[in-house]
Amino acid sequence: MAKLNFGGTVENVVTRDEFPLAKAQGVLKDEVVAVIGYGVQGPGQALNQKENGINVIVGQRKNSKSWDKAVRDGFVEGKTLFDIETALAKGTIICYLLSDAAQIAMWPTVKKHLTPGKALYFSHGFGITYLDQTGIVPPKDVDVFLVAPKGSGTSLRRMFLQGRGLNSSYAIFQDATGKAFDRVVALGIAIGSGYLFETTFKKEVYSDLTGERGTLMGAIQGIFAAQFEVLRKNGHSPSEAFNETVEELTQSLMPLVAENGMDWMYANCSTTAQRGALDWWKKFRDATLPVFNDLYESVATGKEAARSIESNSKTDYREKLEVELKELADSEMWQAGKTVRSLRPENQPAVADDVKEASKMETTSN
Ligand SMILES: NC(=O)C1=CN([C@@H]2O[C@H](COP(=O)(O)OP(=O)(O)OC[C@H]3O[C@@H](n4cnc5c(N)ncnc54)[C@H](O)[C@@H]3O)[C@@H](O)[C@H]2O)C=CC1
Ligand SMILES: CC(=O)[C@](C)(O)C(=O)O
Ligand SMILES: [Mg+2]
Ligand SMILES: [Mg+2]
Repeated sequence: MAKLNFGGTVENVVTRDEFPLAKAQGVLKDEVVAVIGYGVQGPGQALNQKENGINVIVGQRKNSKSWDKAVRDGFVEGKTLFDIETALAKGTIICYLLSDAAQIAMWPTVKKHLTPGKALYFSHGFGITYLDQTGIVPPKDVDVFLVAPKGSGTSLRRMFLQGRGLNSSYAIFQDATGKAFDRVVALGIAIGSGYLFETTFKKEVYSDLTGERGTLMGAIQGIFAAQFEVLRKNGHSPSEAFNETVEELTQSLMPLVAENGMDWMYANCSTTAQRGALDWWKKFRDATLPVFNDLYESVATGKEAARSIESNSKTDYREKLEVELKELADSEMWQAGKTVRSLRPENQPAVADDVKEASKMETTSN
């Protein structure tokens, strides 16, 4: 466990130096890790563990798209791929990676198979924290913990294949065996986390629900839409409005923020831009602070959890989500974005070498 200073506060983190993969493999060598659910997190976590030498099996509803995807990914029916209940019986660590709403319906089946000494693993603090709404109360004689990747399961897998890692938080809710810390950190390393920072189930879910409704997904779409609308209303073309709202951010400026922070990005822009941004960022902070306070209050009182459970427990929840996602995709802003993305050089059809050669000759002869 390393102690690092995060802006003046010292926190516990676990890096691959303190807990190398070999140690994680040793901790998990006698375990059967059953990944229940093969949606977004399931594939990333199961495949990364498999390639890290962990004895991992997948439990998924048969005759489903996710089942077919698990087969395509190399999991073999009857060997490493089972229906949910069979996987629950075989698993010594149950990774509960169904959707948060589905975890409620499946809980009575899962609970039956949580025999003494097993472990129940989540990637979100949702089910345990909002137990008054989910009914998820584990037996006292099992370990209960979480590893929450701070990003999409798709990115977890891509970054693993690139030899990189997505950061994750970890928390222990119940340590019945005395092995919960080693088990949870070993799993965090095995799924491909870059480093692990400590949290609690409640802190994880409150911050995660806030983040995904805020800067990570909800608020960012909101400010994109607002700026695009103002530019278009004042006569700017869709391509100019989209470039100035999204494309420049994702292609040029956000990578600079990721590289070395916001001040670094500012310092690599014009002094005209720096003056303006330093004048305006506090106005945007002040305008959005009340919204973020309302958001956090809605998360902390369980209203956001209730909304998610109510809508995502309906049989047609995916169709309903897809209708709203299509509205986003069909909006002028994201339609303009589709064309802008197609113009990126890497998306251009390969220009034939002889055409390139010809244009080069023209240039040199001019
Ligand atoms: N999506 C992500 O990248 C992240 C997800 N998480 C957490 O990981 C867990 C899994 O999330 P996702 O992979 O996004 O879940 P998901 O929404 O993709 O669903 C996972 C699986 O549950 C199955 N499922 C849905 N309803 C079902 C039902 N009624 N009965 C049986 N199976 C059902 C789906 O077929 C799918 O295979 C959740 O707790 C989530 O909060 C954490 C970090 C990021
Ligand atoms: C990808 C992630 O971290 C989210 C946004 O919290 C989620 O998918 O729930
Ligand atoms: Mg998240
Ligand atoms: Mg989330």
